[in-house]
Amino acid sequence: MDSHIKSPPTRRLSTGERENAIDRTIPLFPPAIEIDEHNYFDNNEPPEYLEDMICCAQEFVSFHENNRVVLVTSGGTTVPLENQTVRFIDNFSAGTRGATSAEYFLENGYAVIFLHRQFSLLPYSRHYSHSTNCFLDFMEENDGKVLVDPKYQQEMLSVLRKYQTAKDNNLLLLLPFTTINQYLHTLRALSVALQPLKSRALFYLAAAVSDFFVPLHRIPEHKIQSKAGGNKLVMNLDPVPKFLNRLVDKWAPGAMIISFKLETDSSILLSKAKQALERYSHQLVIGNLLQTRKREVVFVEPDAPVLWIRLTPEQEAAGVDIESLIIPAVVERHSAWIRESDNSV
Ligand SMILES: CC(C)(COP(=O)(O)O)[C@@H](O)C(=O)NCCC(=O)N[C@@H](CSSC[C@H](N)C(=O)O)C(=O)O
Repeated sequence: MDSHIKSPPTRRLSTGERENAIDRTIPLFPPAIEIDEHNYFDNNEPPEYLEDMICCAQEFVSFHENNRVVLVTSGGTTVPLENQTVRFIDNFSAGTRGATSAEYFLENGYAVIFLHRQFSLLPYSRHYSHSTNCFLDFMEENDGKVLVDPKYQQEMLSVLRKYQTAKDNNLLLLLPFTTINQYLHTLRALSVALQPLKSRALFYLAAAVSDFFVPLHRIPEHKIQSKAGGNKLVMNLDPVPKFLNRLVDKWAPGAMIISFKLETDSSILLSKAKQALERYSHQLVIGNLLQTRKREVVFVEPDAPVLWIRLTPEQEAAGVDIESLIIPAVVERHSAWIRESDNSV
């Protein structure tokens, strides 16, 4: 057996077959009605760990009371179909955008609260994860010891030093979520914890957030049974409350808020991003297409022309992170936001 048989190149396995897609432009689906925040939070309990988690966040915020702190959300939220969850609806996100952005915020002097989908990519360790770029491929045995292959020393040393600097200076707080309910309760509680920072707080909402969910009072306790001979599973999902306008209007007064708009149809990306900005009146929507998200994004902001940020073919070939272009542009806007807020006091 040839031990050098290569595994096939990693490719995204979750691409659908275009010809099988249904056309959702046909109005077969009634528009979801919006349920309000109180109705949601009053009827869907917070995670039991929330208080402890918020204590850590409050300590982190007071430690950084004179710094800029960014809350980066990353990864996809799940919608459990059973309380003893066997099946769930997931939102696509590997966590690359959030984890990479967090590294560049740290390099730009921010303290980072990283609210992430549990087991999704993390800042720094994303370079050598268990699957892509497996860390074991960078090691070798020598005289009974495990060593880093000399070819990768410099690169790994650079990542290790940045990771240790962030840890040693208490600059990175990692907080996990899995379900949409955990995400919403944690986001609301963290927003309140960040209020003392006023304009120096920045929200960078890169998580892929569910739009529909099964409310607690309708979720079955145990695994849904499939009967011999087959039975349909008809799901009745409620819309997730439009939490973004609560964040802007109430939870995070004074903070700068950036959301991401994810589309797969390029013909609606700009209009949907502009619609989100008009609907929530926050400061910036970063639009991106699933297919090209690693090489281009578009900034949609009030009173300014749209701004495309793209990697050149050379940058793409050299493995440049598009976040190395996105984050400085975000920092520039956050600096202006802080100046305007200070001048308006
Ligand atoms: C998820 C990705 C594409 C990154 O991918 P990975 O690098 O693989 O992690 C991210 O860039 C992104 O667009 N994130 C935002 C995706 C998203 O769900 N955005 C929501 C807006 S925020 S959720 C807000 C809620 N729907 C509401 O209206 O209140 C949307 O497009 O609708």
